[in-house]
Amino acid sequence: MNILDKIVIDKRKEVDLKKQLIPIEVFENTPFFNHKTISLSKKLRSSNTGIIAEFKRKSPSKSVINNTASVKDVAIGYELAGVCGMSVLTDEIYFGGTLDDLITAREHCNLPLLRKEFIIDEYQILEAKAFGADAILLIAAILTRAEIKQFSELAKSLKLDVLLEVHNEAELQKSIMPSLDLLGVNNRNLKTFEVSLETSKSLSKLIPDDFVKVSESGISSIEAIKELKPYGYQGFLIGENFMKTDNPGASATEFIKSLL
Ligand SMILES: O=C(O)c1ccccc1NCC(=O)[C@H](O)[C@H](O)COP(=O)(O)O
Repeated sequence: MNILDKIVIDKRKEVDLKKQLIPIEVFENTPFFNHKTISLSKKLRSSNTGIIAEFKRKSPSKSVINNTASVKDVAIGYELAGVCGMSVLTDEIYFGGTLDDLITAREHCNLPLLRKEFIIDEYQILEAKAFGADAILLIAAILTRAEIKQFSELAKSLKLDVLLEVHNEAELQKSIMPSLDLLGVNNRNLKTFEVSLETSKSLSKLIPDDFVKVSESGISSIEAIKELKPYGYQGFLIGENFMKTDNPGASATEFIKSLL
């Protein structure tokens, strides 16, 4: 069994338990549920840097990355740095994240916020809205086409942007539909952890122009971004490269300065 299979099994248990404890009516009555969302795709279309900076404490591939940075400081720092959006990992078991991280980020910055989660149930999409997200991630490797359609249409009805993540041609072909806003190519194979920017390059030509193209994972240099831009990428999701430093916000500032 690979890591993605394990994550999905644990996620199913987690969501089933939460559904018994917190009915969706609770989400619909939270202060953030009706918040006016900020579109990540629009922000990326009008940006010349395209950085989506992630808050990531640990990961299955790298274990602990940053145990001390506070979400508040990082959200403020990323916004000051001029990033286009912030990705917040909310999975606790494998990434050390929480839904409170999302709320804290919402309270301290006006960036479009992506809930980075392994979404397998509509419940998590309502939860994302209630905790202040502007966009959700759907991972093609763990969903059927019917689920992608159902989940993305629900997200759109809540005015959330949808980033659909793929890692190969089959995942891309099964997923393309009008209810998606952004198409992300993950350079990391989530089953083996192997990382290669060639994945973004080779899949780029198969992504229709209607979607904002995002290259995700393993991006650690300005050169990588310069290499990817000619392939049509307007978004670059960066986690570890910023989070491994003592001051992720300052690190994002330096990165963006060198990019301009
Ligand atoms: O990062 C992992 O090890 C990982 C393992 C299994 C599933 C997902 C995983 N990462 C999620 C991500 O997509 C990344 O956090 C994101 O793209 C940023 O990547 P990086 O810049 O390489 O930290």
